[in-house]
This record gives sequence, structure tokens and C-alpha cells, in this order.
Amino acid sequence: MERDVDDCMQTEQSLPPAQFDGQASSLSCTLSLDHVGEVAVTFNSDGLSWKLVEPLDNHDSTCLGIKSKVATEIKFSDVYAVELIDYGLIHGSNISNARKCLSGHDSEIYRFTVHGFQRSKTLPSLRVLVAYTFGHKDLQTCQMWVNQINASLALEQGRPKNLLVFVHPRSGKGNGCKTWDSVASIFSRAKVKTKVIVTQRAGHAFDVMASIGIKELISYDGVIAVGGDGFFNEILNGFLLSRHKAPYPPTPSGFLQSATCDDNFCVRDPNATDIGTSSQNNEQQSPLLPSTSYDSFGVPNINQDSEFSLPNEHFRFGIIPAGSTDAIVMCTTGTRDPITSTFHIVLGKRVCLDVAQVVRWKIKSTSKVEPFVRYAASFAGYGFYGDVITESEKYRWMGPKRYDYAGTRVFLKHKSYQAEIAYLEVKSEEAKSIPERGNLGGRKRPFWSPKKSEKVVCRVNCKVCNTTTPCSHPGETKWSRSKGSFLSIGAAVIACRNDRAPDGLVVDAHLSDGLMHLILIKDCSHALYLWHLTQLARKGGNPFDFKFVEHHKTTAFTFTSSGNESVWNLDGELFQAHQLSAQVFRGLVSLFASGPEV
Ligand SMILES: Nc1ncnc2c1ncn2[C@@H]1O[C@H](COP(=O)(O)OP(=O)(O)OP(=O)(O)O)[C@@H](O)[C@H]1O
Repeated sequence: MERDVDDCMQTEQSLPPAQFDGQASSLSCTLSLDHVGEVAVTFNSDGLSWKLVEPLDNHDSTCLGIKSKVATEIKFSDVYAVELIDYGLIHGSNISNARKCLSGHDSEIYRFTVHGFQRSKTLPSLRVLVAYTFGHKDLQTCQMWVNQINASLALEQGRPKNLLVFVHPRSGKGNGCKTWDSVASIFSRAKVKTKVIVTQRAGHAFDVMASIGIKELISYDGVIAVGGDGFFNEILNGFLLSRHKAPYPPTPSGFLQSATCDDNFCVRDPNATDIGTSSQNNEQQSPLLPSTSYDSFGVPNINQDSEFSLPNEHFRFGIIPAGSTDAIVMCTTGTRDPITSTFHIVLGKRVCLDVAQVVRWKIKSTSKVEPFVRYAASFAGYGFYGDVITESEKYRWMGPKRYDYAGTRVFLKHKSYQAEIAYLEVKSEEAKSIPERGNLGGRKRPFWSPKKSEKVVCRVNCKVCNTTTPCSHPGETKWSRSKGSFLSIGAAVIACRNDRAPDGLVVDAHLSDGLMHLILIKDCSHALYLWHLTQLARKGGNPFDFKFVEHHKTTAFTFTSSGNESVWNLDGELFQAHQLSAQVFRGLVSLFASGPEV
């Protein structure tokens, strides 16, 4: 076919199409846009824009009573692929006017499609797929546009090229594979290579991540979990346990009691003689460095990845939600939607995530101290939170509804647990000026007060997360304590938004401020506890304005219980501990996400 470039015009520089430099010049061309009509398209440095050759009033039109808005641009930062789709049909306008709407104006020409994402009109965080198919009678003209758009896409920073994808087939309602199938074509169209592993059992992804060699690991730009929070937690632990090197959490002097034993395991003070002691101010730092990690069955792994450093900005994790709760996805993308998560992944978004390290100290019968380490990216909870997960596992066949059922059963039992918590209190500027929920500086107040304090919610480009000011000041480390009978003890690393608590368990928790939020619920009546839970479930509720609720910002805490009645729930993983210490690592890992748009 003969080339016809009369209707294509290069401005600023008159370069032949093959040498066209999208950065230095702009290209205009009349193309047919599928279902729209003839448009004058301009290639700009940051994207494509177009306008109808026969303009309509405000680009709004009514077709058979349906009002539609014609898109007029797409930025390269929202484009994930462009494809030449060869000769075929371009549909005429169905919006320009009622006459064309009814008759159409179809033609067969060469075509190319620009694939991208656009913001949903209903929810700010949600992204939907868009595809614009342009046509021209000349194949070479179409090819030129494809080449130029591809050249611009190659300049976009941080987009992944090779990913390891774990799919949990039984996650949530058992839709893990279906969820992956619904987005896999976006990855292939975006030319992102994926190695997909569908897990066969619990612990499968952990074992792969723990044993993967450095050469293979660094060949990936990241790891994607198609599943829920528990599945992501398993992958994160497999990754971190053999690679993260840092001193274990600090503990207050004398807090951990000397050895206590039961038939299954014993725990004791890690600062006791055989492991050495170092003390600073009124805290003690365990001098142990993690040297041994364990696979899902407690078998030690040999660390082989000395070249992989953490935090590593290049290597990112991604989650495509298919679970029952998906709190991490809700907090990092603002919505629970596989397409939106795919948008964040293929377009190479990046956000840092705090991770809590939780250590249980146990002593084997050989008297050898064995720290049992786990990591949690969203939540560690004891008492009510541990019991609900334990109970819900019996009803996994129910799918996500199991949490409601188990939650009701555990609530009715109303069990409380004796424990003591010591925590490094962090007084942020905000905390100094605003009375915290649950802490009115000794003033008496009603058991519930509707007064709301100003809370800075974590969002895209969050100022709190982006500040370089350290959250904990070494000179100010002061251990505070709380002791008694608790219904639940929770440590939220992030807000933990979910369908049942739309604002999250902690409305002002941030993705990477280096803080954990301790939520201590002291024993209280059934009715008051129900009221607290109701406030959590209510958008704009005030769940911490109760006398029996303590809310503390902290960087580290230590827990000891007098019995072994409840379990810790670490993002869905159950963890039995009489004595446990935890600390948070600021921005330890990066995620393909950018925070919620709230
Ligand atoms: N193939 C598998 N069969 C059974 N269990 C698996 C398999 N793959 C992973 N698991 C385990 O299932 C657990 C729960 O997975 P996941 O978090 O995806 O689902 P969920 O509990 O329904 O969702 P959420 O954690 O968001 O509430 C994980 O901790 C993981 O260890």
C-alpha cells in the first residue's frame, strides 16, 4: 500500500518518521479513533492528546439519551502497552450526533491500540482499563506511531520486566487462579515476563522464597502474591528470615522473667548469662544476631544471599488481592481490586513499608536459646485477635464469612488474659499537642467521648512517611508499662483497613513512619467491648475513646503472659508465646503501590 503522510505533520523538527524523537518534537496526525471518529492526534512529550476534527460542544454529547464524555488524552505514565493490530474495522462515531449514532460510519483500515489505565469516576483510588484504537489507511504511519509510543514507554522509570508470581489457589473464596487469569494478559501485553508458581500447600511459597538463590532472586524485579494477607506474610517471611540482619528487639531490664517451662517449650530471659548482656540507659539490647533461620517446618536454612541488601529499593513486592481480608492491599492501594493492583505493578509504582520483627525466645531441652523470629507487615494481635483466627480456621470452608462466625463465637466467650506489656513510648509532635485516644494525661473523662481528634491519614505522597525525621530518638527511649487482664492486645504496623473496619483498626497509622500502634483492651463488660467493636466497624467511628482502651505509639514492645492461654496472630499466622519482643523496621521493604488516594 502506498504511503500517505499528507495528513501527518511533524512540527519543530522535520524528521522522517523512523527518526522521530518524541522528546524533542511533536507529531500531529489525523487518525480515526474507534467509536469516536476523525481526530487530530498530537504526540506530546508526556502523552497523546487528540481532538475531534468536527468538534462538539464541550466534547459532551448525547446519543440516544445517553450522555458520554469523550476522552481527549492519555499520559504515557498511564499507558502500559501499544500494539499494532493490523488491518480491520474502525467503527464510526457513536457519539458525535444522533444521525451518525444510528447509521455509524465504519471503515476498514490499519490500526493500533494504546492500552492504559484511567481513574474510576466513582472511587478515587480505583483504576479501570482503557484501550484507544486508532486507525490510518497507511500501515507505515501506524507503525511509526507504535514505535514512537514504545520509545516513550521505554523512558518510563521503575517499570518491572521480570516478576516471580505466587498464586494461592484456595485463597479467600478459592478464586486465586481466577484472579490471576483475570489480569495475566495485562502483564503479557505490557511485556512483563512472569514465572508463575501455583502453590500446592501452606508453606510452599515460604520454602521457595527461603531457598531461592541470589542469581535467580536478582533476576526478578519483584515478587507478586496473588492471595490474601496471610499468603503475603508467608512470602515476606520466606524472603526476610534468611536475609534480614539486625539486632533483635530491645527489652527493658528485668522484664523478661527467668525461665518458665511447659511441656511444649520453655522461654526465658534472653539477657541471661549464656547469651550475654548489654545495657544502655534503662534498656537492654540483645546482642544476638540472627544466624539461623527456619523453614515452615522449623528446619534451619543456610543463608546464601550475602549480596542482597535490605532495604532494597529496586526489589519490590506486589499483592493482587484474592484473600478474605486483604488489609495490606486496602492500605497500600486504597482499594481491593485486582486491576488497580496490576496498575500499580506494571506501571512500577513504589511505596515503602514498615515491617515488625517479632521474636519469641524459647529454650530447647538442650538449654540452647533459640530465638523464633517472624515478621509482620500489618498486624500482630493476642487474645481476641488470636482466638478469632484460631476459631476461624475450623470454618475455612465458609470462606471470608468464617471471620464473622468465629468472631461472634469468640466474642460471646469473652475471655480475658493476664499479661504485662512494656513499650517504648514515642511522643510525636502531634501526640504532644493533641490528647491521644485513651490517654488524657490523667484527666478524668467519660467512658466514651464523641470528641474527635485531628488525625493525619496516610495517603499518596504522605508527608509523614516522606519525612526524614527519625520517629524514635535514642535519647528518649523510655519504657512504659501496662499490666493486668486484657481482652486483646494488638500492634498495628499499618492502618489495617478492611471491609469490616473501613477506616482501619488505627485510622492514623502510616505505611512507613517507623511506628507501631499498640492497642490494649483491658477487661471490660460485654456491652462496652461490643461498643468498641461497633465503633471500629463504623466509618468515622471513635474506637479508642473508652477508658478501658489504651493506644500508644511505639517502636518496640515486650510482652509476657502468666499462662499460655491465647496465641499471637501475625497477619494470619498463629504464634504461641509466653514472652515475646517486637520492634519495627522503618521502610524495610518496598511495594508496587503508592498509597491510598483519600
Ligand atoms: N495451596 C495451598 N493450600 C492450602 N493453604 C495454602 C496454600 N497456599 C498457601 N496456603 C496458606 O493459606 C494461608 C491463607 O492464605 P491467604 O492469606 O491467601 O487467604 P485468606 O486467609 O483467605 O485471606 P486473608 O489473609 O486476607 O484473610 C496462608 O497463610 C498460606 O500459608
